[in-house]
Amino acid sequence: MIETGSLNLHCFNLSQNQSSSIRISSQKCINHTNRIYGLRMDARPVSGLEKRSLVVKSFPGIYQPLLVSKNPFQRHVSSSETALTSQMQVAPNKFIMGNDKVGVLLLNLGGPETLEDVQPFLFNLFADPDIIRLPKLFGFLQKPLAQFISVARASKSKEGYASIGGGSPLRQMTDAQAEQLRKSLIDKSVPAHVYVGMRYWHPFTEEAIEKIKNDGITKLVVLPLYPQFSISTSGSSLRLLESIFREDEYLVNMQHTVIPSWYQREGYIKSMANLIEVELKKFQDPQQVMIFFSAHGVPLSYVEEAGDPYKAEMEECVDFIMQELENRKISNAYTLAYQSRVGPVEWLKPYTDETIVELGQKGIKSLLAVPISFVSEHIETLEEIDVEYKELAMESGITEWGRVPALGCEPNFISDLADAVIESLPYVGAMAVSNLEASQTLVPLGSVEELLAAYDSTRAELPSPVNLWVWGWTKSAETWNGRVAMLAVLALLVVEVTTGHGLLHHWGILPVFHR
Ligand SMILES: C=CC1=C(C)c2cc3[nH]c(cc4nc(cc5[nH]c(cc1n2)c(C)c5CCC(=O)O)C(CCC(=O)O)=C4C)c(C)c3C=C
Ligand SMILES: [Fe+2]
Repeated sequence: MIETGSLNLHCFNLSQNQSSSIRISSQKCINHTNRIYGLRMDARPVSGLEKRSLVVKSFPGIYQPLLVSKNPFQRHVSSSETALTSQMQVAPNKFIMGNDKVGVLLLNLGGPETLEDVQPFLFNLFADPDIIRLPKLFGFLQKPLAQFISVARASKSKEGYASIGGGSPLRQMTDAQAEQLRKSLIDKSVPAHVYVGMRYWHPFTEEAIEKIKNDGITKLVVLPLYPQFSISTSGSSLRLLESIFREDEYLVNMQHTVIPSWYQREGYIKSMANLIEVELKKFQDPQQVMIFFSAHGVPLSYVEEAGDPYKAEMEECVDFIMQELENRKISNAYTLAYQSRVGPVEWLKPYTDETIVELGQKGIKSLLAVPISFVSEHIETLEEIDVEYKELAMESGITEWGRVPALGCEPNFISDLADAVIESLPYVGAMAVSNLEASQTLVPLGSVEELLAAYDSTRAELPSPVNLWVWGWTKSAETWNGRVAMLAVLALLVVEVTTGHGLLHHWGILPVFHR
């Protein structure tokens, strides 16, 4: 059941010394136990803040950290929130008791470290139902399909990884971020253990969880390293985490909180603006450079059918960064496009490659590419942007090309992540009471499933984002080949399941049943 309502609020924008009215509309989400589990509020300006929207998310427990996150657009907070915020600023570790052991779990994608890792890494990725979502009835096909697609794609992916030195830099970079975050937390008087849990490669989330248990962590802050939330990234990692928590007595009793997205934090926005400012200065005529935000895409159906907030968060993030640059008197032209699509389905548009060509045709001469959906260098910055898109830009008439580096361990950024962790501490375990009331919820402390349900309630069936067959010459041929391949895999499976013999049993994908 969803209840909606709206109210007008008077707001003060500190960065522009300007006040204005905003209309807040809210959606109260009540689950089958009649327990309020989420209050989603979208605030739109009534006057004053042109082109601006302020999204305020207010959910009990896991969502509450966002209430106190620093927005470029400050808002008046209720007296209880004000009290909480100021308490935290004065004495952040007031929320850590004597025998508490604080842990921070950084969630990330993971990447192959060697060329041998590429196919099994791809298998893990495609075996994820949040990447390829099969109809429930065909769930048993997930692993055989993942095997099939990963083998088919491995050689192309290997070429990419070979060209960036034989593997992904993600593990190294994420480990370095974890270490810097640990140090920054110590500097802010919050000693904490920081763990890295990857979704598709080592160190797997399960490995991080084992360490968390061995270290006896009592309070855990879960921080996905994706600034914007997508069902396919943070959502997938959180869903996995929830399934691990559900089955483990230690974890069920460990207080925790999740920061689902943090693209709106002032520290992150300012760090991105700093990087852009530095790179712009390297151009001959900085004012003439078009700032080209390039985000990793998702299939359109994620946004339109499953309600993924990714696109909205991305657009708002770009707006915040541009606003920050305008405050610094930098008013370059800018655009946002989406890269890295795979397979025959439609992804978020405009596509980065097509946009580059169009900009060239329009006579744009200088482009500064800004990777925006990820905070580490990875194959899609080092190969796709630096090599493929640069080449395309040059062929399209663009003469000057630059690229903003990923944030990595940039000190202001790391310091802001540490602040995000500290600001979330008062909410660690905040769901305890309400969750105990709703004993049927899957995770007693925190409520990841409910977070996902708020975006992706029906877990809508989505078309596969990838080719199921690799012999296509045209898009429609690929689609048909895909369908034929699907049927072939099905037939293979039927034979295997009925006879108990075949390749999938041989690979260990299907269990051998002894009669
Ligand atoms: C916010 C970032 C990302 C989103 C959203 C995302 C969605 C998404 N990705 C695929 C398929 C592939 N992704 C691959 C690599 C990869 N993806 C991201 C980030 C997002 N993905 C990163 C950072 C990386 C690189 C990791 C590294 O090793 O450096 C790959 C493998 C590489 C390749 O073969 O091209 C695939 C495949 C889908 C289908 C999807 C949304 C449904
Ligand atoms: Fe991806």
